[in-house]
Amino acid sequence: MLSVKDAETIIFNHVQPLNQEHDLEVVDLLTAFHRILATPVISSLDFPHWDNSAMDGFAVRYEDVQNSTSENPTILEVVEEIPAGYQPQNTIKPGQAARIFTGAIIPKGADTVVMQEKTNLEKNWVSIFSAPQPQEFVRHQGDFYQAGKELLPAGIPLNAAEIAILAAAQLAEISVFRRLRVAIFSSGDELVTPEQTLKPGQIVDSNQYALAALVRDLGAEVLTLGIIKDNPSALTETINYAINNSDIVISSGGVSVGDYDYIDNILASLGAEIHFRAVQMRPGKPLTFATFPNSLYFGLPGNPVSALVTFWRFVKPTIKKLSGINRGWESKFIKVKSHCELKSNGKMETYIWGNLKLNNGIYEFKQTSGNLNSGNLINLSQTNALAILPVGKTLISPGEETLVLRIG
Ligand SMILES: Nc1nc2c(c(=O)[nH]1)N[C@H]1C(S)=C(S)[C@@H](COP(=O)(O)OP(=O)(O)OC[C@H]3O[C@@H](n4cnc5c(N)ncnc54)[C@H](O)[C@@H]3O)O[C@H]1N2
Ligand code: MOO
Ligand SMILES: [Mg+2]
Repeated sequence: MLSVKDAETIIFNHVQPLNQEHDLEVVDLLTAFHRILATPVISSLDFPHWDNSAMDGFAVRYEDVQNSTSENPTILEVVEEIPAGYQPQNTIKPGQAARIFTGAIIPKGADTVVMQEKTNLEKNWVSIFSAPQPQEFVRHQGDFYQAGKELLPAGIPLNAAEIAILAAAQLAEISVFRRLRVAIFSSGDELVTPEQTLKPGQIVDSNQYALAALVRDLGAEVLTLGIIKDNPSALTETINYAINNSDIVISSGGVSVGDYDYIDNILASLGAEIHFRAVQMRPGKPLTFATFPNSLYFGLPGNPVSALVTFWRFVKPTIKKLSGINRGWESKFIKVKSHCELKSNGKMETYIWGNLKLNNGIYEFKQTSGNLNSGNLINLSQTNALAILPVGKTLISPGEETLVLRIG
């Protein structure tokens, strides 16, 4: 059976990220949060824009004050006051200083700032009680960034820091990648909506809501197509619509070997390239991945935990890569200590849901309580990680290290 690693490689090789020319949208600074920058940003401004003071104090000539001590202070004439936001009017000559405030432009002639705690001002004469370092408390023009260089690269998510940088560079209109469109539907005659009365044998379609939440959390637009009966023509119609109206289609259910598991045959009849139909993992073995010319198709297994585990393991990084993020879209696994015994039959790569908890500053993984069954949605609540036992590993003992994938 196909290993998880090989399945992942096949999927990621088929992900063609959004295009820098065709998939753009312009947004403003207040709507840019969590969008993906589509083109590199270059500013025509230096940062800082001019030499400015890092302290409230006095702008001086270093030469004048280099020998100052509390016993033998240097006394300078204050010829100007420069609040932040004002242009200095004078050049500081030997024996002179300017009163200056944090962020204000350093006047010509001055090269150093003495913080006001080291001074005493009387009328327009300031006494300097200690020698500063040359150029102390001066933030020089271009120290942080020089105009014309790349300020932000394409393909990064815009978080608070990047939005602040764009604002500071006066870039109020930002080219970001359009949001991905992800179609989701559930398949099964037994499924009803949360509003419908349950008849014997029926079960509520919970997958659609969980998957919609996860997709939305990744910044994509969700197109929910509802519950589709185990009926080949209804499924064909829905899948045909979905592949023509979205970048990614996610279905759950109907991908195993049962008589009513139609998804794979329908994908084939619609001309999909089916890359695999099963992966050596538990939960999540009956996972179908297929491609159409303009969309990717994930046929997730119907069991609620299987649907979510396969989403976290494969669909989440796919959405990130496709949406234009060019670094760090891959799943990140971390090594932590296991707090308890973790067991597997050793035949499948096994995903165990539970919690990462801090114990004296060190993360430990604890398996959730209750039955680890892929149909048991209940004990997934408030879990935040999946421990992974590779094929061949049947036991991880308490205190032993395990790899985990964060899910929350
Ligand atoms: N003979 C075999 N039978 C099964 C195998 C196998 O290898 N050989 N694999 C099992 C595994 S593992 C899984 S996982 C399931 C996957 O089945 P399907 O993807 O075909 O899903 P369904 O048969 O439609 O449903 C399975 C299960 O999940 C419930 N379900 C389905 N959709 C939803 C939904 N939207 N929300 C909540 N629950 C849902 C459904 O009622 C079933 O209980 O196949 C095993 N069988
Ligand atoms: O693998 Mo199924 O996905 O365990 O229940
Ligand atoms: Mg089935």
